[in-house]
Amino acid sequence: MKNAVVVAKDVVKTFGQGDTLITAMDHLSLELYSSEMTLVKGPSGSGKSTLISSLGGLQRPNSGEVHVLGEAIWSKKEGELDDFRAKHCGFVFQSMGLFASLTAHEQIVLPLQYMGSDFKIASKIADELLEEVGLGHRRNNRPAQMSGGENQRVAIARMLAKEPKIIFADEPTSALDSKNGQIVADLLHRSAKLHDAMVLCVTHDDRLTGHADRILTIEDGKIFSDTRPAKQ
Ligand SMILES: Nc1ncnc2c1ncn2[C@@H]1O[C@H](COP(=O)(O)OP(=O)(O)OP(=O)(O)O)[C@@H](O)[C@H]1O
Repeated sequence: MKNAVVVAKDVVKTFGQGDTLITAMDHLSLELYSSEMTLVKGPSGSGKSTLISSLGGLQRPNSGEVHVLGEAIWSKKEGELDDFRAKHCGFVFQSMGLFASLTAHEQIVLPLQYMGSDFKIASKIADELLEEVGLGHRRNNRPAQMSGGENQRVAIARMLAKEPKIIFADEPTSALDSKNGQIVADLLHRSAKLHDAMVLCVTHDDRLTGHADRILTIEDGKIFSDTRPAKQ
């Protein structure tokens, strides 16, 4: 078995206190591997989003350890954690905050330039990624000129541009129609396989099940089941 790229050990996250105490993650331990797309399922309020935010360095757990690419992320100082996340982690959320004034091409080029890329190289990467997500013909369109599904694909292309080895997605297809939902599911799966990424994806969407290497179900902040569906 390969080494795990994300390791959570005995992680606890609570909200509130006394009568209103909620245990969103209850001594949860987990190992996640590169080149795999793992789905997280479970009832509303079971702790799925909290899992992503604790493993992704967005929300500090009360106790336990989280190692990402061998580094104990919650032992880092805030600025270091921000840098680590920016360098290695990609996030896909339902609303992705594209800039209204930028074209699809610019949405990808500008962050790459900000991270130090030369314009010509950034522009070539942006064009290749827009092709990969099926939007080469939309490179000069702004968000208002595209559908929700197309904008979601631009956001995924932007996320993939920095070649993250760790990708967290929270309900990435829930607002999409069937065709766009399939495209996004396929893109996340391909990112795991082609770019050797670890993809952890929270979803209620059964369309994603066929793309999964592994399926976790969470109940009451604990892992209830952990299965690997047989490949067709
Ligand atoms: N910031 C917060 N403050 C207080 N309680 C919170 C907060 N965030 C989450 N919770 C609570 O923690 C529990 C787990 O929430 P979480 O969002 O992780 O669940 P989920 O499985 O992602 O739910 P859903 O499927 O509805 O998105 C819930 O009971 C929720 O109400």
